[in-house]
Amino acid sequence: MEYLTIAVPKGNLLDESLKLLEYIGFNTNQLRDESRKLIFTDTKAKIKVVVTRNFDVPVYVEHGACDLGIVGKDIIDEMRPDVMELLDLKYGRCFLCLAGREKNDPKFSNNIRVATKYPNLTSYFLSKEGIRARIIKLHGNIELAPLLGLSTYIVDLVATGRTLKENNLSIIKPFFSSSARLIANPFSWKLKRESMLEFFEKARIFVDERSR
Ligand SMILES: Nc1ncnc2c1ncn2[C@@H]1O[C@H](COP(=O)(O)OP(=O)(O)OP(=O)(O)O)[C@@H](O)[C@H]1O
Ligand SMILES: O=P(O)(O)OC[C@H]1O[C@H](OP(=O)(O)OP(=O)(O)O)[C@H](O)[C@@H]1O
Repeated sequence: MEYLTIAVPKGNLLDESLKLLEYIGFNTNQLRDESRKLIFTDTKAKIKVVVTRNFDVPVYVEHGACDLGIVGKDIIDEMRPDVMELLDLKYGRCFLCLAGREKNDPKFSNNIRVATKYPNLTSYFLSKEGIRARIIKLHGNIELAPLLGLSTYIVDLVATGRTLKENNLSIIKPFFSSSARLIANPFSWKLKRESMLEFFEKARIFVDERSR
């Protein structure tokens, strides 16, 4: 059988993704070292693992540089890549929320600015709510923006709520619920049918066993 290449994101989804890969038969020891390597190969499992930035995962999969990827639903809906969404992996659960310092209703404020990593989902949400705002795109630590007066509100991910709380911010409205998804390149799905199905089936059992 041919090799499968899977893009796995650094950060919040990495630990659980390594558990999934281990279950599928990939030896993750090489990934757990302090190595600077970017591609990890298991010749027995016939799997190559590429560790990338979260937002880059769909890019590698859409272009066929990777057959499979693991990425948050938030990123799929923000980027709308041309990939197949195969499976909800049920970890990396969080919500996209409108949050801020003030408890005022943003609908009744003028000239508000909303900082976010998710301009498309934010713009869709704000227009549905009838809120007129300027969106400011940032790449990380979104919670800083209202603290420094860069924006009035933010749209960011919330899991435990700890980051908001420690920065004196509160949720105004949660509007999108996310978890990690297994995605595939549509051509790889057809061309590497046998190994793709085997990977998918093992991943499905991994999810089922953990949700019991
Ligand atoms: N606190 C959290 N708890 C659980 N899942 C989370 C949490 N924060 C984010 N996620 C999920 O994990 C994904 C990766 O988030 P993470 O914060 O690790 O990466 P990032 O910093 O946004 O990515 P990049 O490195 O590309 O900027 C998110 O897209 C989301 O689906
Ligand atoms: O509700 P909590 O449990 O506090 O989690 C929410 C935080 O987690 C994510 O950031 P992360 O810590 O991954 O860093 P980032 O801002 O660099 O993405 C997210 O962007 C929030 O800041």
